[in-house]
Amino acid sequence: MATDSWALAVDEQEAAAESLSNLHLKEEKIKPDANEDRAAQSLLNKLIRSNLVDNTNQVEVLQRDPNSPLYSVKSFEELRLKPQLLQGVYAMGFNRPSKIQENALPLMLAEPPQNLIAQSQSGTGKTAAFVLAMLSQVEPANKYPQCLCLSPTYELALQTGKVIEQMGKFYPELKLAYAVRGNKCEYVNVQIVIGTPGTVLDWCSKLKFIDPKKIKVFVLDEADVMIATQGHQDQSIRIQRMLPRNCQMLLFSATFEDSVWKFAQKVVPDPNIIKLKREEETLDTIKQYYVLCSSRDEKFQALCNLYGAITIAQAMIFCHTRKTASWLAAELSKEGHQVALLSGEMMVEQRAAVIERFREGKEKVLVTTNVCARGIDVEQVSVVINFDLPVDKDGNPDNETYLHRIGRTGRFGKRGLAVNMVDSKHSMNILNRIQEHFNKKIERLDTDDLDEIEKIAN
Ligand SMILES: Nc1ncnc2c1ncn2[C@@H]1O[C@H](COP(=O)(O)OP(=O)(O)OP(=O)(O)O)[C@@H](O)[C@H]1O
Repeated sequence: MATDSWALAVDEQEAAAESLSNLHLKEEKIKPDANEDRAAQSLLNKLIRSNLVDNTNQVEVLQRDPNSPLYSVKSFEELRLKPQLLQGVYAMGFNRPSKIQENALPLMLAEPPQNLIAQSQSGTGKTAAFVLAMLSQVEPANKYPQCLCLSPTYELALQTGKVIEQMGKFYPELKLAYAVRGNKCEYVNVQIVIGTPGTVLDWCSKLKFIDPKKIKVFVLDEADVMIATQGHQDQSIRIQRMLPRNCQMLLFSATFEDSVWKFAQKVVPDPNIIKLKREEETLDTIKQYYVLCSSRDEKFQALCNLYGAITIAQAMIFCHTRKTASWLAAELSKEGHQVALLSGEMMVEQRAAVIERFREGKEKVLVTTNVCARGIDVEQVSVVINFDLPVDKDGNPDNETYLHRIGRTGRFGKRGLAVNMVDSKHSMNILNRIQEHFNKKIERLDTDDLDEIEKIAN
């Protein structure tokens, strides 16, 4: 499953961060006149701005198609969210819940609180689902940590923190702290802590910033990689053991390998389960292709041929090693292309800055490694290129990483394109095994045929 480089990247890279001050969530008044029409309009504006849909109907159509992961029968009102949260949801431009939100929220908000292990496709709103669960349980008047959320990487912790910040902005007293290495926690009067497992463990045990006995909700985002990566698993379990028996446990991911699933069911008491069938794991909105080459240089040439088409919006290019990523970014720059590079050896604050620039569209192409394969949500990404196919440390296909990588595009109903570079019999074999695993045909693309590329990109 996870490759070595991933395992290294996720934890060691917490190091040397500059202090992030605890975040005071902005005080804003609830506007009583907010209504569903405004919510619908704000969603529409957001989607049109970011080219997520071509017209007013597309997302609505998806949200009413029972086969779509965005389908819902209920409205957010029917999910009985607190008024402040309803305001937060609408302020974010959401008007209807997705399938995972509609199914998971009633379980998570039940009394007494229930545990949940949940799987849903990439980009279908899992983050919003568990953030709403945390915000529903938190008591802002109590000035101590009550919810704990673990993320596998620094970037993801920051991104999830931003969602908590936006969705919780109608709770004036709510504060959030980031437990990421280098961040000196000066306040213990925050209600929610989000961080990476090593630092959260330190805050709970050595530093005692968090009293684990007072935690009501414990979330593991990207739960499968947390369980499958030894260091993370040890730390997460040590944290879990300090929590009270009645603490609610919520595990979320787009992928769960069988062994990981079994392990999760063993460590989570009486869990509710939301699981996808294998054939439901891939999103039909992401079209998958492969390009046949005979060497790394040919792959580079094919990439250059594709460049015009892929930069219509934004693209992420995945390499197996940091070395290849640096080489590729340098070669693309020599060709006059403006690209960003993000890999595990960079300091965490540099990584955060690179992601932020990419999110703002300052660079259209991000060359990276598996460090960015999971969770990162940049709406404009319309193309993912696997310059190297994802393999585990034994050289076998890493199906989970494949799914997470291509899931950086096609988010929340948007169409996406994934292109896989194949340069040997071995990599063709890997690609075939990935096709078989997901029972999904990956079509061949001829990068010399500019007409075809343009047709696909459009
Ligand atoms: N109900 C909703 N209505 C509209 N947009 C939504 C809704 N829920 C989530 N989104 C948006 O969809 C995008 C993807 O959501 P999110 O990042 O939560 O997906 P995810 O399932 O956690 O993805 P991943 O598996 O990659 O971590 C985000 O930009 C989010 O703001």
